[in-house]
Amino acid sequence: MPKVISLVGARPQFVKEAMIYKEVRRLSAWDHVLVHSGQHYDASMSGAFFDQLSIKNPDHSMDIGSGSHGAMTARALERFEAVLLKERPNMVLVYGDTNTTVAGALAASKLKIPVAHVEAGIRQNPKDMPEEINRVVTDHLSRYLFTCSRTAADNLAKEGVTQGVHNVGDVMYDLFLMMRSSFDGAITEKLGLKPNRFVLVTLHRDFNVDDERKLGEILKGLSELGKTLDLEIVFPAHPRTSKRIEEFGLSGLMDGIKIVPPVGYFQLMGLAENCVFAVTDSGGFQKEAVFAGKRALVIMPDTGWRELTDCGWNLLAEPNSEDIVKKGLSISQTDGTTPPTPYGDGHAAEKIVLKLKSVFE
Ligand SMILES: CC(=O)N[C@H]1[C@@H](OP(=O)(O)OP(=O)(O)OC[C@H]2O[C@@H](n3ccc(=O)[nH]c3=O)[C@H](O)[C@@H]2O)O[C@H](CO)[C@@H](O)[C@@H]1O
Repeated sequence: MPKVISLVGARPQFVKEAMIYKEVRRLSAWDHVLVHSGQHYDASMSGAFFDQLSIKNPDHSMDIGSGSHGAMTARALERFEAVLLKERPNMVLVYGDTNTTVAGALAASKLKIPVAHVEAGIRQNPKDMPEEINRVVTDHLSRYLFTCSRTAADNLAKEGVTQGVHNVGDVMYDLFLMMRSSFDGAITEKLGLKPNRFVLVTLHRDFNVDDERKLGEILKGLSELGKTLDLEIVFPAHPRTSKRIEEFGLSGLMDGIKIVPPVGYFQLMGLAENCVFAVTDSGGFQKEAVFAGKRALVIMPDTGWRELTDCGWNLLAEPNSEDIVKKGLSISQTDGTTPPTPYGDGHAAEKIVLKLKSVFE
């Protein structure tokens, strides 16, 4: 049986792995060796996802932990190379755009092991953001590129990448449809919130949260927005963001903002289904909010998911309080349009696994 190594390390990758692994098992496709880089290590950022989504225990844990980009990527590169030399897989699967992704693609391609990239072709400004660098490098090292939408496939074509590109849809959409009946709506009341009376916020991008002035402006904008709309603001905060709020002494700006620890997949989706709208700088969650039928105010200069902003469903906002209040007011209006659904038919993971399985036949 062929052997495929699947490399994960950060929250959004656990979600994608869960769906791929379900299909690998269902289709008895290959010997699936799971490697966890350890980029995310807190129980709420890692273990909770493995438990909830029935992901197999990692066969190798590389414990790279946190650090500078160079240090993290270098640790992952060196340790993953050792795993590859030991396991000698027929292929390596990487997901998304994290430091784990790029290290995996680099280690494998240097050993001439074919790389398959799930969520290929996403492009956004600024071009020097860490995730964009990781995406471009990973795509150009990959032999199989699985895109979520036509836009992503077109982005690759503009860079001359057309071989091995398969536009299959989004595995996160598959997972959402499959798990929807299990979402934990009860968390809403457990957090003291009323359905349809709150805004759901997530923030973790370095360019938003590592800058004291910008983070302060965002919090000020959210607090004002909540008061203006008479809605609560609930904010499951990434550890990086909580650390910065404390370090910069910004807790005084949190009036009306309920900060809670990071929540698991079923809880975040339960909250998404019950919120009025979302505010986020997460690549994954700006889509998941839309899957749940909600609009998202995206605090970024640009987005890789332009299908959702080009049609006016999601809006981009600048990291300043006026723009957040202005765009937040606009997004709170329901205008009777239905959410866009550009991410496939719920069978992306099946298509990926069948395609790769056929390579080994
Ligand atoms: C460059 C990169 O890979 N970025 C990805 C990473 O960003 P993310 O912001 O999580 O990036 P890191 O993995 O570098 O973590 C940032 C900081 O968060 C703290 N920390 C992180 C993990 C943890 O379990 N505990 C903890 O305390 C550490 O202080 C760390 O330095 O994951 C996000 C999902 O969450 C993805 O959207 C980002 O694309």
